[in-house]
Amino acid sequence: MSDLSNKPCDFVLFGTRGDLARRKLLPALYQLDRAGLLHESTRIVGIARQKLEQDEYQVIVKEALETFLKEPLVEESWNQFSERLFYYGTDFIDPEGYAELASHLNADNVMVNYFATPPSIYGDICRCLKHNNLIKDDTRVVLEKPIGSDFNSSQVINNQVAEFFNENQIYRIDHYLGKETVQNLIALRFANSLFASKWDNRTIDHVQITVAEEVGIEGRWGYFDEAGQMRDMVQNHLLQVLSLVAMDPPVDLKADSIRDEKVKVLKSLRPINQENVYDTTVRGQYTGGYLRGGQVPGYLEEQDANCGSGTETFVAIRVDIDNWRWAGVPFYLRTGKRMPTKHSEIVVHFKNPPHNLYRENYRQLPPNKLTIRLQPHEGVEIQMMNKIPGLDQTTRLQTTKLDLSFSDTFKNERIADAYERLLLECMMGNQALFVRRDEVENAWRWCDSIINAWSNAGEPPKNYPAGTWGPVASVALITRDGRSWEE
Ligand SMILES: NC(=O)C1=CN([C@@H]2O[C@H](COP(=O)(O)OP(=O)(O)OC[C@H]3O[C@@H](n4cnc5c(N)ncnc54)[C@H](OP(=O)(O)O)[C@@H]3O)[C@@H](O)[C@H]2O)C=CC1
Ligand SMILES: O=C1O[C@H](COP(=O)(O)O)[C@@H](O)[C@H](O)[C@H]1O
Repeated sequence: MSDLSNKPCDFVLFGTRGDLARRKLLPALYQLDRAGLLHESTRIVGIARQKLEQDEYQVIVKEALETFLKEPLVEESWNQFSERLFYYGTDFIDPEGYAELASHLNADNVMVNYFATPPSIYGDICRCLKHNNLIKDDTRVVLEKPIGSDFNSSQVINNQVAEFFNENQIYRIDHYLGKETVQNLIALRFANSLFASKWDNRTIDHVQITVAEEVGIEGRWGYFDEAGQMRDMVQNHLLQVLSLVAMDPPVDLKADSIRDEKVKVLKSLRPINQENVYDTTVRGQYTGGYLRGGQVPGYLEEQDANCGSGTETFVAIRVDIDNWRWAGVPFYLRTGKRMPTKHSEIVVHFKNPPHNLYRENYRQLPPNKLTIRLQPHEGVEIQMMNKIPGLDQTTRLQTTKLDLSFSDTFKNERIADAYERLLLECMMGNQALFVRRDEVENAWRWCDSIINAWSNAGEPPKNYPAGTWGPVASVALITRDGRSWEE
């Protein structure tokens, strides 16, 4: 562990009563404490609008843990965790409201401010912290996604925060970077010589990245209808995963070395605009359908829905990366809500061998495929051809799989939630799993061009019934290149 890791923190959780804090952040902090990963003097200071007594806050946190932990709350661990909890009530945008916050903090601790609030008030919170002399050189700020809704609005938010914090104090969350299998991508690529020399257009035919969600809008209509799947998932999670798959080897594992390489990929994405948007993208919206045997409503019938909405809940894109390594290798991205199952994976399709020795019996050999299963059933799988044992004169071949399932291979290891990893990293002061400002901006620039092309075209999204893999047009997107989606 680095020196920073040993420093105690005051983890100040703005929006502690909100959905994200209750569902993800407080359970993650509890798990870190249980695992002995929080410094003994680290404290958690929850902030929200209401005035609450400390014991009332403890009841609220306990209730959140009981509701959202995936396993029963352990009383002994709770007792230890609850000792770390403090509460402070104020309106976040009232500078005078922070007057007594300092008395809840330990001047020797590193202050980590987590903004689980609407991004529109990030700047105000920073200003209030400054007004109350609460920002020191080692103070950190953690920003939740989305950082804006386009390049310009992201600039506004980033500028507001940058007035008070340097880039090395800013931790922009993309929770996909905290997922065990996403981190394993780096290990898989750079700790195995097997892939190092095979990771380019000489050997790879194309790559598919699918993030299929079973959930719909889950009561978040107000937010989602403004965002759509492009801003909610592609601009951040899918482009982050794509960057890690496509980047060149970083010189080391330091935060900026990795982020420099990711930015180069984002800068190399071929622009999609009015001229090529129809050939390279499909946007869809779910209608009513069936999932797991039950009927589910369409997007326009969801709670709080505006029945005229043209927001997309599904996106498929053919992405071309215009650089030396990936020229001629398309990356097909696909993500949608209300798909048949929650299922995220990266599939790397290798080219066929240059010459088919088995052509008399096998007109075409199935290609080798490397599948990295992000969730669920995390693991890595390689599809290859093998001879079926036997004395036949004709060699019979069969597609077989080398299957490394994380839960079977690492039986005694618990797969931590992404937020546990990310909260730990920001308390340790390691920015490698956080998104740098230029990554956010380059991702927005590329997405803005697609969103503008869609908006200029003025076409509604194509329908797909809930419980299916998206609109028929998304199949056409890939089949016209002579390829097909993994299913
Ligand atoms: N929920 C999720 O799964 C995800 C959320 N995010 C992002 O995380 C952030 C928080 O989301 P979420 O938890 O869902 O939002 P919520 O609306 O559930 O929570 C936001 C919290 O901030 C508080 N708040 C807002 N303004 C003020 C203010 N002026 N003074 C004091 N308190 C204030 C709210 O208090 P009050 O209740 O009193 O209004 C509320 O408790 C957002 O940026 C969101 O986009 C990102 C990924 C996933
Ligand atoms: O950030 C978000 O991610 C979730 C999907 O996350 P996962 O870890 O369950 O794959 C998505 O449902 C949500 O709309 C989005 O805001």
